[in-house]
Amino acid sequence: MKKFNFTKMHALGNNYIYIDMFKEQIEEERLASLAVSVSDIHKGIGSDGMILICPSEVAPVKMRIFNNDGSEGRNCGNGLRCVAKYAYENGIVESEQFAIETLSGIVQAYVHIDRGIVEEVTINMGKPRLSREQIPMKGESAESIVNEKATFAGQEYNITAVSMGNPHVIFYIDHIEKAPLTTLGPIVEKDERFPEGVNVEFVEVVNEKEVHFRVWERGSGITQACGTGACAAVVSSVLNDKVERDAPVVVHLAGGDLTIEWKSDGDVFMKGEAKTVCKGEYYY
Ligand SMILES: N[C@H](CCC[C@H](N)C(=O)O)C(=O)O
Repeated sequence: MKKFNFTKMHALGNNYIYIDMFKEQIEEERLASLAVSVSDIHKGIGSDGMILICPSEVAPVKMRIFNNDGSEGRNCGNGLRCVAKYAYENGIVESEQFAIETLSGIVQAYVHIDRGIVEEVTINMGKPRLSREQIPMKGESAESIVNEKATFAGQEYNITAVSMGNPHVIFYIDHIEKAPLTTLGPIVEKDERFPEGVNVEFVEVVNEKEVHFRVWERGSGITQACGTGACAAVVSSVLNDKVERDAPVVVHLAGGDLTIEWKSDGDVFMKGEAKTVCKGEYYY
């Protein structure tokens, strides 16, 4: 019987099982199935997925994220804030500002400390990727997908697609409580126009500094929050002239609020909480 130590953490309710790979060793071929089993609420620990906190050759720490279906994501905003908290509180880093490597590039983290505990983290998520090829999304035109007509399940919608290193498609609706998460979410997630799948977001614009947001995540389904999705939603809303650029926008997610700002230099900043739930041993 093998075992590893884990830390369960969440950010606005988007919770993952974190494994410190500076201390643990797990075979690469076991990772996808482990992500499924640790996430199982009945036979495992219960989470939206699994995140590895790894050594890196290009940064003090590297994040790898696995959804609860075992698929590996290329970025995770809520995960980054929790990795930053863990790295600072466990002595992997000593500075309050440091780089984190992800599969989609290197980001900068800034931990906000209160009596030795990291309560909030700001991440410079870098620049959104907007070309069709970068999303990726199949289609004729090469340029960005902004307010483009697209039909899903026989109904026509206007969509905007944004990558934050992982793919997102945004639908605007009038009442967030009516977001068709379980009906439209899984259909769009697996639509063949998105060769790598896609995270599906629904946004209700309150005003130029505030939006409501719900998400059906690629590989995990409905979650309480999606950090990269919130960034994509603000970028999309700027591109659609619904919110201000170079100004903090409050995104109200099911699990709480994130403050997102798409600066004129191109970088997207995300600020929000990161929390430790518990620690334990997992046997497999
Ligand atoms: N489901 C996402 C990964 C998790 C992203 C989300 N939890 C976040 O906070 O950004 C994907 O497959 O691209």
